[in-house]
Amino acid sequence: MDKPVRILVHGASGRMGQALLRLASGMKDVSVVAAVQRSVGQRVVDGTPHFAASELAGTPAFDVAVDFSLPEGFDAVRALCEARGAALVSGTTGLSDAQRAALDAAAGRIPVLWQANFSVGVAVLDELVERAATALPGWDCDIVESHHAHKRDAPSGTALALGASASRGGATPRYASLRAGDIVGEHLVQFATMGERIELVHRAGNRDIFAQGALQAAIRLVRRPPGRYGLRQLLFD
Ligand SMILES: NC(=O)C1=CN([C@@H]2O[C@H](COP(=O)(O)OP(=O)(O)OC[C@H]3O[C@@H](n4cnc5c(N)ncnc54)[C@H](OP(=O)(O)O)[C@@H]3O)[C@@H](O)[C@H]2O)C=CC1
Ligand SMILES: O=C(O)C1=N[C@H](C(=O)O)C[C@H](O)C1
Repeated sequence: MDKPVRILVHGASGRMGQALLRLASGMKDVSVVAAVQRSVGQRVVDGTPHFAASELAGTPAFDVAVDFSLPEGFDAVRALCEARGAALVSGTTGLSDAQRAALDAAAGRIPVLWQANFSVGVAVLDELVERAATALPGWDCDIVESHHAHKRDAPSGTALALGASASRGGATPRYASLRAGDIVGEHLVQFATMGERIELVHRAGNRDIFAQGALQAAIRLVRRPPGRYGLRQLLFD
């Protein structure tokens, strides 16, 4: 059997980070060698070494970083992956144009996967939205996203990605965002004209769907040469 893929989890104390650590602990083909968050309490939790963001340079060797943090933490983990020649899987949303350009540049040196949404269902929804927009010229296109009250960025990364797909199909999407309670993530794409309406909806029931997608993608990404990859390409091609 191949050695387990060595993973650095960045944003380990967060909602996504906790799901990643829990799922990874039950997988034989991955080993979390470092868990990084902004500030660290316990140094070792369930056998996994924890590091503060300021200690990134002192983390052990890893094959791939899986980053679900915040835009202010993103540059450091991207730079670390480039310096170490490690792959980068990131789901952090709200990145600036400069951060997106830096990701493109990094892909010249390391394998990179950034995805606004790691669920398989949203990947399919994305394709449906482009097809619907292409087939429905002149229809109004509205994207409504709902998330938990703690989410900072709006519109969500997923809404913007769905909007880009709608635009490729010729639509001009409008966005609305709701922040309420503990909603994991819901995206509604509505196409409307006089007398009729189509609604395409995805509802996330838990965060494991994102964490599972990110971990499976990470296992596959480490075998690839430097470049920019997509979730569907890694999971299904
Ligand atoms: N692509 C996808 O499928 C998904 C993407 N997301 C995105 O993932 C990101 C994280 O979401 P969520 O887990 O809910 O967020 P949380 O706020 O729960 O967690 C954020 C994590 O990032 C850490 N962090 C914050 N600032 C820094 C920094 N400067 N350096 C290093 N680490 C830092 C926090 O550490 P500390 O606790 O010490 O502050 C914490 O561990 C968001 O951008 C969200 O939109 C979320 C779900 C799915
Ligand atoms: O912050 C979240 O929670 C989520 N963020 C992602 C986004 O911005 O689209 C993905 C998912 O909807 C959950």
